[in-house]
Amino acid sequence: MAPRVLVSDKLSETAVQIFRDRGVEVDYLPDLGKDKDALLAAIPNYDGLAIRSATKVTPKIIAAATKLKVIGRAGIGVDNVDIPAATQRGIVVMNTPFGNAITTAEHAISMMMALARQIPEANASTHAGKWEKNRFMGVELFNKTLGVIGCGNIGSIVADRALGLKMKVIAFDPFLSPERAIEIGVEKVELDEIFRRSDFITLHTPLTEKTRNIIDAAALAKCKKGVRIINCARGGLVVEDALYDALKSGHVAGAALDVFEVEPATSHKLFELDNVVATPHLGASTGEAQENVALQVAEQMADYLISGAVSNALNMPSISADEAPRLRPFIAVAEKLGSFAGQLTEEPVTGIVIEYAGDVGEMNTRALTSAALSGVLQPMLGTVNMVSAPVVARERGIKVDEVKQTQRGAYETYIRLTVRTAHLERSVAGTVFSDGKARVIQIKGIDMEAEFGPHMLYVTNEDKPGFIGALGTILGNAGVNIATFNLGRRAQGGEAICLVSIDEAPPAEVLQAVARLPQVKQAKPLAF
Ligand SMILES: NC(=O)C1=CN([C@@H]2O[C@H](COP(=O)(O)OP(=O)(O)OC[C@H]3O[C@@H](n4cnc5c(N)ncnc54)[C@H](O)[C@@H]3O)[C@@H](O)[C@H]2O)C=CC1
Ligand SMILES: O=C(O)CCC(=O)C(=O)O
Repeated sequence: MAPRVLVSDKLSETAVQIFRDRGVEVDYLPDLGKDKDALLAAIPNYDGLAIRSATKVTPKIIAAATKLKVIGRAGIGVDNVDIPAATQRGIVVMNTPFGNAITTAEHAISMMMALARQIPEANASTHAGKWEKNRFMGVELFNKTLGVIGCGNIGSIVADRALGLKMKVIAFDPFLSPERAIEIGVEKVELDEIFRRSDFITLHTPLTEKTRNIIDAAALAKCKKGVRIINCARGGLVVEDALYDALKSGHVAGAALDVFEVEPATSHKLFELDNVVATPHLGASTGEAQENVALQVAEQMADYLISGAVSNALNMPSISADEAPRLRPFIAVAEKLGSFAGQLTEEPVTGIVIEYAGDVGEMNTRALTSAALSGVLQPMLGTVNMVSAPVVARERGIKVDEVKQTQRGAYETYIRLTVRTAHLERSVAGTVFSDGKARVIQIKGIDMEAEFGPHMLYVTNEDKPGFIGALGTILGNAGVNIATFNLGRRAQGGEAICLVSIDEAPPAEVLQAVARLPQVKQAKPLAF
């Protein structure tokens, strides 16, 4: 029986045609995604779901999607899809990186210009028959400083266009290497400098736990009086109440918003203000971008449904059916080791070395390396996947080396991942045990044997008496249950590492209390 796909958001008809040409049955119901109950009732009938941003793929929808094999997002951001829930149900989630990047960057530039010259207000006034020549006094962009927060695909295109307008462009992006910054022509700065120096600030990051509320009241207070803010990335990056207050007080001269904390944003106090330009999430809305993403999503979904080939999946490696069973647990180790190192790294990564010892070196190490890179980049980039990770790493000037060697030491086969930054080098090794589970076997050259847990606490400390008891007491007093507890040390009384698997994410006060213990050098939460 032919696979059946539901297109539940407005998508170019190109997608429908491609599905049909490839032998996939397709129902094009572009308004269905907005009606949660109708979607819930329909979803059990489909093998594939093609969406844009209006359809919210919640755990409830996923639970009802008993046949669903693939969700295809015709666009970049996948924050409208519950990826962990989809993964748990074995549903592949794909996106189409790059296809709408130019269009979205052009929208951000349009919004900046509209803001600088109050074009929407002036247009409305002129249409109303007024001729308010003295009411609308603009600002030039020439020689002004544009602060770009998030300098990936879209941010770097925005920077390029702004440089063409003879603006000075400064960028904050922890993953932007100095070499890439020079190549793009931007000055790489810290976030506070963006706030302090920018005349215009434009956001181009995904919405992650690190970027949520990145522009809040404190950030706005650091900005120059008269700053203008443009957000064509995601609602939730800017705290809307704080922005409203700063616009009212005149500290912020204007804001141009394509995205909102709650969408559709049909009524909002920000809409009361003349100095707010708003569009209804139109960043990707050009014929060109929509053709690109529709074509790509339909090809990718049809490939998967017909032949099992996977590309641009956010939650699954690209591997053939034959090698899958043996490779999958090592893919999981590689990704977890990468994620371990990525979560601990707070400055630009310059190099990654992945060492394959023993049998694992005979496997599809390209897929394993992609998984490891995706693990390192995920904590920062959110939407990076195994397919895009090598390209993203290359674009960011990260040197990637694969080393294969015969087995040495106590384990038959293992993977060691080393991440280098300008100031430090951190390595972590792991393997798969006969139970199929991934284990960490070494951190920074210190041996240990720990399972990965969903929530972990990583502590570096001095090997001195009293530490374990004090740590246990802090966790116990806070009601945080310990699942597993692992220790390793370089030498008696020397550098030590403690890796604790706990049943929930550690509250901030617990982390602070652990960090204050006299033996502790560093305490970080990890999530897998
Ligand atoms: N308005 C619209 O219609 C559209 C909005 N978007 C949004 O734009 C976002 C960016 O898209 P791309 O440029 O393609 O993604 P990208 O992954 O190429 O770039 C995102 C950049 O943000 C950086 N970043 C991550 N965490 C950061 C942090 N804490 N501070 C500063 N920078 C950080 C990353 O290092 C990366 O370079 C998407 O995630 C999506 O949410 C994308 C397309 C259309
Ligand atoms: O599909 C759309 O119109 C929105 C695009 C978007 O936000 C994205 O690609 O992340």
